[in-house]
Amino acid sequence: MAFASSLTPSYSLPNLSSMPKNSITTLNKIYPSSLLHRPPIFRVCCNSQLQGRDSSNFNLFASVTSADVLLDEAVEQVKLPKGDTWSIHKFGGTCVGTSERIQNVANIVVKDESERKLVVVSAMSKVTDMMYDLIHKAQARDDSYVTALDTVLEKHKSTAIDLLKGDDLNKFLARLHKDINNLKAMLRAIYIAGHATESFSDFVAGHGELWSAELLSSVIRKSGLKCACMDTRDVLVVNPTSSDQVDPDYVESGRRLEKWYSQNSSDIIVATGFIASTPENIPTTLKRDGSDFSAAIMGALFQARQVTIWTDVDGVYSADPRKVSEAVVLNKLSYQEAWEMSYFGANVLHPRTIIPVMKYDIPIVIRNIFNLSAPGTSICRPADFENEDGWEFAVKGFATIDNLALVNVEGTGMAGVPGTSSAIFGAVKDVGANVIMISQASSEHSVCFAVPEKEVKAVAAALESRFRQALSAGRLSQIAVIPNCSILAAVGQKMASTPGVSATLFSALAKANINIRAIAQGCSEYNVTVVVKREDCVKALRAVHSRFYLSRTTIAMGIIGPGLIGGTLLDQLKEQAAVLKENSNIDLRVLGLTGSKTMLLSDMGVDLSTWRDQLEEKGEKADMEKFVRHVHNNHFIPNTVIVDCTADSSIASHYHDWLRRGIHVVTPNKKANSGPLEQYLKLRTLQRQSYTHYFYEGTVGAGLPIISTLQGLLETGDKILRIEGIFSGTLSYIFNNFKGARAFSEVVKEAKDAGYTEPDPRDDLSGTDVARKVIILARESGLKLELSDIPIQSLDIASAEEFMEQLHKYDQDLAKQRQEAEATGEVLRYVGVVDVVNQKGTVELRRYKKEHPFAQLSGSDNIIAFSTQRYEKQPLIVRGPGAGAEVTAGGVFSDILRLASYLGAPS
Ligand SMILES: NC(=O)C1=CN([C@@H]2O[C@H](COP(=O)(O)OP(=O)(O)OC[C@H]3O[C@@H](n4cnc5c(N)ncnc54)[C@H](OP(=O)(O)O)[C@@H]3O)[C@@H](O)[C@H]2O)C=CC1
Ligand SMILES: N[C@@H](CC=O)C(=O)O
Ligand code: NA
Repeated sequence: MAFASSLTPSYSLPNLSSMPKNSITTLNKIYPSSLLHRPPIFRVCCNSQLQGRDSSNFNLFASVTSADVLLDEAVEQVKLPKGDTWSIHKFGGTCVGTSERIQNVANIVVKDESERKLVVVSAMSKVTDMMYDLIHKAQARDDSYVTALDTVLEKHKSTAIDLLKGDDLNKFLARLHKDINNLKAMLRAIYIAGHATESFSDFVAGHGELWSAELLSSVIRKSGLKCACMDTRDVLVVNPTSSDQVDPDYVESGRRLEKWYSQNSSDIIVATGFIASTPENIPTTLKRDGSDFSAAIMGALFQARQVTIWTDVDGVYSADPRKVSEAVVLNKLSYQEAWEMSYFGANVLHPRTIIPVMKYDIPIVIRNIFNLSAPGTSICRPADFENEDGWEFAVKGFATIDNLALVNVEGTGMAGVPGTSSAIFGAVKDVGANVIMISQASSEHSVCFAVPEKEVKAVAAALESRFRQALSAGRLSQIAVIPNCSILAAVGQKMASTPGVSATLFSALAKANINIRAIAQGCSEYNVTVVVKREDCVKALRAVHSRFYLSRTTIAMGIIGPGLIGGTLLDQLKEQAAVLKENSNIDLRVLGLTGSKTMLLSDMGVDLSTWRDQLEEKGEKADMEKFVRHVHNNHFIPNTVIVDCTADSSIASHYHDWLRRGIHVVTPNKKANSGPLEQYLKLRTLQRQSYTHYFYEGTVGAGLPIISTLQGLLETGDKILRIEGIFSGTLSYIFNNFKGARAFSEVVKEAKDAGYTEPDPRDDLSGTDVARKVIILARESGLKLELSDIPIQSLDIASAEEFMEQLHKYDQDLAKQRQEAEATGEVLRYVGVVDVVNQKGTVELRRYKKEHPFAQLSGSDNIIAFSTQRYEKQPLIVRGPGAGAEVTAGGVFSDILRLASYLGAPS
């Protein structure tokens, strides 16, 4: 099995034997026991999970595992009111960016009903950058640092004036002025020296947190509550390990916290985020995402009930909402899932932030300060949501990484040769490239891996040079580079134990016609990774996201022919769209509609209440290729259907190409299925071989279930003997109403006005329309007939209009035929027959006794009798209106919903 990992050898894996005695027990607390059954594999898992684009994570992780023991010790030693009583909040810079926002934060803290609260606060937004800018200016001997410092002073002064009064205000301003004077002196020293050490910079920068913490605690005190303000440099002790990493000294921090608390005991504490001290009491910071880390460390030391990280988004999304408009906020995530999502660039916490709280199963809740009604995302231990079953809970989110290239090293000489992988990845390491994913089939004939596109040239060159001899000896057949790739990853802790997740994932991709270049499943099994073409990536993301019910089953629709049937369909869609979305998770979006002259395109979906006006006012020149491209290549919607509501053969000739491109086709147009046999067979063969659907119920009997009934009989093994019936709504209407003194031409006009006729009514009256239906059913039953095999009467009239004008010419002849029939107690009926036994089809005007079922019809009724092996003595009969706008559009609509259910909509 392939595995998702980058074994970039520059990482030193922690040595098991040198770890403290109780490390494995400790690891057990961090990782699910299932992972620890095989500790050596677990080590690879850590690597695959944590490194990659952010390769520093692994080292961080390795160091924290040993620090972990010390955290236990610290927690044990610290004598504080602990446990469920404490609730930790962290507010980032934007949360305290203005005086109103600081007041809002104070209100949130006051409203929290926890017995004890510790609030970690960042500097007001932009202040940390302003502070570092002061240092850069001073270092560069740029005098403007003086005015820049004044801006910092003014910002805090005006905020304080807005928020505080009297003694509180005076106290804060006195401190602010004192700090600013000190900073002035320090910056002057930096200006003279032309240099600032890191600790000097950190000391200057940390003032932002000190002021915001002072401000917030004063505002909280205004409401009459006791609130202490903690300068975390007095408490948090860390050892900087690299330019963006620190290791907390938990034991020393615990000791100092205990001492601080004994002198400042309070049920509400506002603490500075981001800043800390070294063991030598030199000011430092917690580096990237430092305030989150401060909150997590405090959460662990206080053994808090919960750590809430306040931010400006509703929580962790199931996919990047900029790419998937239907992405949803996840309710719960396990720590590991949060980790995976953050690796793939989701806006989740940095892994190190999670470690201290995860150790004690303390939930982290991510909430939006600007939307208090949103419950946020809770990152917690998996046991807290273990009862949620089903694969839709197994996958939590999807993420993508772009700008990758695949490298495929292939050759028969690789199988069973130890050291091949080592040689390959050794060469990759030598050029400093970062391997993001590896996949090797167990036949060992090829290894394929993904690297950033910008590194692939060097990687290929290094491999060619390293394997020159093997290539020339033919032991390796190729080192191939596949550029323009992207990774799509599905993340979820329960994927490992839920059968069918991969199948669902892959079938969603297949249905969206997306080709998978490589697959990897991490042995952590928290993610399944596939490599796809870059241009397919967003479409793939949307397809899988939609498939896992994280968004609705969404279908992009292109409607060709907004005439009688197409227009009625659009109106029916308008009426039903909201109900379908709400009740069945089906989201139908008409991205385009086109007639023969004009078309209307929309990115998000045409407003169906005004489509007629829009087509008239905003319609552009019809262009079929552009239309199809727009509807299909929108990248927003995973499925596309084209609904052909014309009667045009040239439109029907596109179906093959559309199906080939993964576009589903639904139509009431009879031209494709009754056109040239060869083209028909090609189309149906493609349909059977692909995952793309072609539905055409409307072609016979309009909305009546004729095609589906026949297919049902055939698929269940019944043998069709004969299909006989009245297939023309128009002719049925005419003969049902051609009575008494009425003229034939008058009744035909009525049928046309009622919307029963074809766009060209000659097709109906000549019997061609019936012949087409006979051909469609005959072919469906396995007969290889051409339309020309069915003799019909041809009419020698130039245009449909002319035909309608000259209809009265037929009055006399038809009146005579009718009278002859009536004289013998019979009626005239136009019938079609599929004689499967004798392999032929016929259409003709026949006489039936008045008692015959075919003589009992009314309106535009069709009646179709299936004689089969199972229904031999009494045929299976389907009867009902077989033409008309509403019933036909309804039949087409029902095919669209059948497609939606094939695509995964709930039944
Ligand atoms: N009426 C009924 O009861 C039933 C009808 N059907 C079938 O439904 C289909 C539609 O019938 P109906 O709605 O009555 O016909 P209409 O004549 O009312 O509508 C046809 C539509 O197709 C458009 N069209 C024609 N040629 C093209 C082309 N080359 N490219 C783009 N658009 C084109 C026309 O646009 P424009 O006006 O711009 O040319 C018009 O909007 C037919 O195939 C018919 O057999 C099936 C069962 C029952
Ligand atoms: N014109 C047709 C419409 C349905 O296919 C008919 O009259 O039956
Ligand atoms: Na039908």
